[in-house]
Amino acid sequence: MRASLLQIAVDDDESVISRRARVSSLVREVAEREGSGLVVLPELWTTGAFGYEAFAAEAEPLEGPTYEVMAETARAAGVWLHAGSIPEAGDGTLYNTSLVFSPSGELAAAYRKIHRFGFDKGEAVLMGAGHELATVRTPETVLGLATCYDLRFPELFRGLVDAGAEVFVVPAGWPARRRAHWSLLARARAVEDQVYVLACGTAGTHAGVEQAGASVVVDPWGGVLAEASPTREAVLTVDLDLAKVAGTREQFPALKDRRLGVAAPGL
Ligand SMILES: NC(=O)CC(=O)C(=O)O
Repeated sequence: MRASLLQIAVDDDESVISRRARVSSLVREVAEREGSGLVVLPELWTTGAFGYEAFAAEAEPLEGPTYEVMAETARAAGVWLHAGSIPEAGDGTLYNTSLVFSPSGELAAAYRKIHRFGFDKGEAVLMGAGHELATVRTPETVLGLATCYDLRFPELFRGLVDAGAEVFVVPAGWPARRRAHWSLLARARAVEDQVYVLACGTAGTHAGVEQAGASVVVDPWGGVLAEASPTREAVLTVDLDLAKVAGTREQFPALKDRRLGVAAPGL
């Protein structure tokens, strides 16, 4: 399976409408030029992840303008499109919701970010938490969905592995000051779960926060297959040999040694 990650620049000087149109063209251009079967966009790329006060004004219903444009983009390009996430206005609460479309433009999954970032401010207070894991079965594999801060919570990814995921897709708007954590966590999730990790971040500066860039593709042995510029918009295209997931698990069957029933004394 050939996958392309589009590391989008989210600088403040571009409007949501213009960025949406630009990214739609870019997805189609990349899919055609690279022959990708899966294209991945980052977290909150229409608005930028750090302009928290703008989220309420820029939130859309699930089937709002970004949904419509991205569904049509997936259909026109004939690709599986992980369209990153949008600020979703749903049932009186905002959610950070990722959308995945099939090559016919059907919604394959909507995943509401489970772990909200910011401790007692920002996303953590402005947005609601998702409660359900999400996977997408394609003809080649099973994708497991997570978003940005979720990357710090290994139990979420174990849940995805138990649900059959072989490729974790993690859109993010990660800040540059914690870039070292980003790459390390992406590799850690790949090694411990013996999967591919496609971690697609943003570039540029949004709401005063310099973005980490450095989108990365990691193989099931923890090897970095490709890594993007830390500062610029970029396209990363990789061929995933999906047999390597089962191969790695057979060669080094650590997942079989899990001890799920073990508790601390007194519990
Ligand atoms: N922005 C996020 O969701 C996560 C983040 O910044 C982190 O360091 O974790």
